[in-house]
Amino acid sequence: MTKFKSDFLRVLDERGFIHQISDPEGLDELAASSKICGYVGYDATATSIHIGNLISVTMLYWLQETGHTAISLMGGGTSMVGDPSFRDDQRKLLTVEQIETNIESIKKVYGNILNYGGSNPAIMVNNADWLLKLNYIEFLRDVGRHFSVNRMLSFDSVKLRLDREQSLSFLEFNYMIMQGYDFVELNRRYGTVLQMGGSDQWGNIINGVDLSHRMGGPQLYALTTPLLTKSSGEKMGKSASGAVWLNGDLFSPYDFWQYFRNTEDADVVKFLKIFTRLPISEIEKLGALGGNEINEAKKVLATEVTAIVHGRDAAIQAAATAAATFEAGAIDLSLPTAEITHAELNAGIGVLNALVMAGLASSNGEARRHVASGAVRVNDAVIDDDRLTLADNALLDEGVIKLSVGKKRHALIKPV
Ligand SMILES: Nc1ncnc2c1ncn2[C@@H]1O[C@H](COP(=O)(O)OP(=O)(O)OP(=O)(O)O)[C@@H](O)[C@H]1O
Ligand SMILES: N[C@@H](Cc1ccc(O)cc1)C(=O)O
Repeated sequence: MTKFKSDFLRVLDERGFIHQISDPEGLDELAASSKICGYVGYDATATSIHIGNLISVTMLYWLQETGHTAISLMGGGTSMVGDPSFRDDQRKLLTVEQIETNIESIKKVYGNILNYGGSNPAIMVNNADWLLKLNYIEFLRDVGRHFSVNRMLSFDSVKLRLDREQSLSFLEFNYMIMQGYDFVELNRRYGTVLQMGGSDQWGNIINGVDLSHRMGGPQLYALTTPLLTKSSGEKMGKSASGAVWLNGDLFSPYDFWQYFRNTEDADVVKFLKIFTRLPISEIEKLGALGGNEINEAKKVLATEVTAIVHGRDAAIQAAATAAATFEAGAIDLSLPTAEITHAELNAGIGVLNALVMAGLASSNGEARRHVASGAVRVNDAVIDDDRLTLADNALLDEGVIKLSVGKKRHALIKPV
């Protein structure tokens, strides 16, 4: 039984999204009695968001689904500064062009998860629209005077850097003022009263809540989600070969499906609640599956999340590819494929190089370690010689060479 009256907080609570809320009763009352507007901001630090960020996009989904207004904010302005929260070094400064390119690319995925049309449309904004126009002296006098440096220095998000006596530039120190100002500005423009984010965003969000008070504005609310880790302790969102991106050109729908299919047993229910939209009663049934049957729950998890991010067709295709690969042992031509020229293959290509090209290792060193550990197979045969050269005599009838690392990671090399 949850303690909340509003559908929105009840859903978030029963699905395990809530870490901290600034005034739970106040927010619950408001969301139970009126339509509220909430936002989450995303900086343009890469060309895609990853599954760590998907958690907060999913909170926006539930906000919209329970009848409220959801805003996704692209940090075109804040990305010019770089969030120092809980980082022990300064972020690389991005150029305006990089930020614009990243935002164009990042934006694509939100439309698959939130509905920007219909009768209760989600809204997409870019804080470059107001932050880049600010006049320095005017901003310092209107907004800067409400910030206490003493208090800013007390936030955990920057304390780490200060305690270690590592430099925190004045540029970075301004970040929490920018994010605080965004919240107040979104309140003015859209009546936004709620900002959500990962628990590392608490300080930045609370700055906005305080700023609104000090400027005589309305009561605003902060809600953060736990930073999800896998039961192994690894931060959710990273995989052995890097981040698990949501854009299909960086991380294929098949790899995405596989990532969730490989969920550790202890995480299955938690991830079903956070990442899928299945009713809790169904999730409980899946969670009760024991022994080998837990694998069925993992497949449901993988297919449901892939369907949300990449569409149902891509999810079904990924599940079918996996079934053909693991369950029937046949070659499935929709496995991730690296193309090379016939001339390159005729000349012979080293197996380490082939593993890197196929995305099964991030470097020759890593590929060599996979071979040494006996994990690498070429056309399903284990190989132990890392100097092996593959040429056209390795081609299967299907016109491809199949490479595998361990039982679950496969790719094809195809001459074109
Ligand atoms: N595992 C996670 N669980 C919950 N929220 C997350 C997770 N990873 C990232 N987020 C949220 O997404 C926000 C933006 O992600 P950001 O790109 O800064 O994360 P990151 O992957 O930790 O990147 P970096 O390593 O550059 O700090 C984070 O501030 C956090 O609120
Ligand atoms: N600081 C957030 C992004 C963000 C940017 C602007 C905001 O108004 C809100 C959030 C992050 O790093 O993830």
